[in-house]
Amino acid sequence: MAQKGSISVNTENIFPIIKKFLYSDHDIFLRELVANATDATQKLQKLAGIGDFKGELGDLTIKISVDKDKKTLTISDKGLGMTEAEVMKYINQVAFSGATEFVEKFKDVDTTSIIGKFGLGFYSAFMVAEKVELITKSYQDAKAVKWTCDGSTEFSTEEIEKAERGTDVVLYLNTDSEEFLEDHRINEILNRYCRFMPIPIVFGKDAEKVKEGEEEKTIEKDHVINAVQPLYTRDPQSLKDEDYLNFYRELYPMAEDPLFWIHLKVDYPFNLTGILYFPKVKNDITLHKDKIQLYSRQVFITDNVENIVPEFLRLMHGVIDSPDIPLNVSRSYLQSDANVKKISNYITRKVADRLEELFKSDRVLFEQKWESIGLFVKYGMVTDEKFFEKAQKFCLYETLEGKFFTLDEYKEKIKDNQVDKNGNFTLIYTSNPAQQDIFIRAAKNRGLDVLKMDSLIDNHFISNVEYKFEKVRMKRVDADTVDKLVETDTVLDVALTDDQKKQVDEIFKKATNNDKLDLEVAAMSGDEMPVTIVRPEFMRRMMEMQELSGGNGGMFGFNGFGAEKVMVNGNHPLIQKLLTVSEDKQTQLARQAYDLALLAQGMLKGEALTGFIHRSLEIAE
Ligand SMILES: Nc1ncnc2c1ncn2[C@@H]1O[C@H](COP(=O)(O)OP(=O)(O)OP(=O)(O)O)[C@@H](O)[C@H]1O
Repeated sequence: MAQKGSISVNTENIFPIIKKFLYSDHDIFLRELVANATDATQKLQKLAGIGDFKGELGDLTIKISVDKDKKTLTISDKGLGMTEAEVMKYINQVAFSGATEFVEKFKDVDTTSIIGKFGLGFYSAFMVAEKVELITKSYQDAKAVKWTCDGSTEFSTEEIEKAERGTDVVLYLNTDSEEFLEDHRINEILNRYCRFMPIPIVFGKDAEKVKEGEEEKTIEKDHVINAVQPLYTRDPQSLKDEDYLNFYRELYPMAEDPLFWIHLKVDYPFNLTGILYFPKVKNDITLHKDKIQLYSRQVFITDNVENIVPEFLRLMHGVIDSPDIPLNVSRSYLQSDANVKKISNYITRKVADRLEELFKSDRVLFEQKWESIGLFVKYGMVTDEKFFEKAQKFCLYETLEGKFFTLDEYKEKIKDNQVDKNGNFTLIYTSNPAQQDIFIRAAKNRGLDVLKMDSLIDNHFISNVEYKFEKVRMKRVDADTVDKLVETDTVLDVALTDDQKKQVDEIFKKATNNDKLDLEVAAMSGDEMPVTIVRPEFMRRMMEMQELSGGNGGMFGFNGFGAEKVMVNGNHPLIQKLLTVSEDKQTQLARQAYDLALLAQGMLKGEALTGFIHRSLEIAE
């Protein structure tokens, strides 16, 4: 029975609103329509499964086609179709109420903040079409029906002939949307949103060479867009390493192979599947960030998983699929959603368990990969309390010799030499082995062990270690003179009287032309440098924190190099000699000794460096 009517609307002109509404993301109309086609096909499969549909299922492929002359784009499925009554109900009422609700709910919201911009459904077709026809034939014994709507609130239906069961949605594209007649655009959208949908989708043709006897012929085959059973939906028991690697290469064609992966599968209390990969992480963390793709029932939603996956795991790559993540809410809401919290905790736990398992089962391999793994682990320990608890068991500390220890193992190693007078384990580290070489050698000569802490995250990690573990102190190798790196009660004597110390202080201030020089004439061993520039740990960290937060150290009055202190070795022969030579010679020697200390810290630059070179030549003559 042919019908005309108007869709009952509260808001008169919903279509213009819809059209304008998702302006930035028109592409999703195709995802919505293909998802509807997929649903309709799966519903039919289910009906067949329980015996309610007894006919032939036949080829269930969803076909997308373009007619450039008529300017139409058609999505055809062989799903369960609709009777006329169902069209009235599902298209005019259900779909419409969905669209109205959507617009109502989000009219004041910035749409970019809505994950996946889900929920507009069938009516998203009107974002790109001036007229939509839906031609459908139900699997039940009923006439086929054509529903037409031109983007106003008026629609019409009529009975028509349709040979096959299923639904064709024909979009008459508006002039602004003719880009969707281009094959590459359609391919691009299908590849992005539909590559893992569970029913085969074809668009366009592929040329394939086949042998027929002696002859080679080229035949055209339908181009299938999707893998209907993507790897993450399959049983992990049936998969080999090569399968996981191939899946990764498909997802990230340009990336190096990952280090290892975790296959996630959980049905209760929420549903989630996926594979997360640990990529090889080089120092530039941002390059690796936000590559995880989020799906809902194999439909791509977004690759921005902020607030769903814990911050530090956003370095991982891979796919997560969960129908239980609320998609049409704003991001700030996500944070407080109970399901999302559970999901996030679950992922954290799984990652920690997997790392622990690797650590226990193959420590050698774990150590080999520590450069990359370490970044995740430390990032995780710094930002996530729960992860910290688990990760301390397998977090490794690497010595300069390339040996790896857990904290407990390391404490055992240094317990004789590096426990200070207050019972604190002093962990000495270098953030730049080449630049701090002279300090490292001095430490080693004293039998001290030096850790390598030169990754991006180490600054934060170091503070975290001290904060979380009692009786553990971290000191950079240039934080003090070597005798004082581990604080003891032993006091060395200085060979100078107080007066002489004062004199030395004045000589240096004069030689460096700097009244404010922070200088201490200290008791050090005779075999240490005459002058050493140290950077006290606390002040240096404060300054680094300020730098990180964009300040220039102003409030502490630091210069470009940071908080430093000049330690003059009162027991060094050169310093003692200073007091016995002429004033000119004093200035020359003091300046030279000071510049050597600057040089050892990589701080001698520009004019000062040139001056030093000239002076060295003079002394040599
Ligand atoms: N290709 C199709 N074949 C059969 N029924 C369909 C088809 N497309 C839409 N429908 C019917 O129309 C209804 C409304 O579709 P619409 O896309 O607006 O919402 P939805 O699919 O229910 O939800 P969502 O907002 O998640 O897309 C569907 O629930 C379905 O019953």
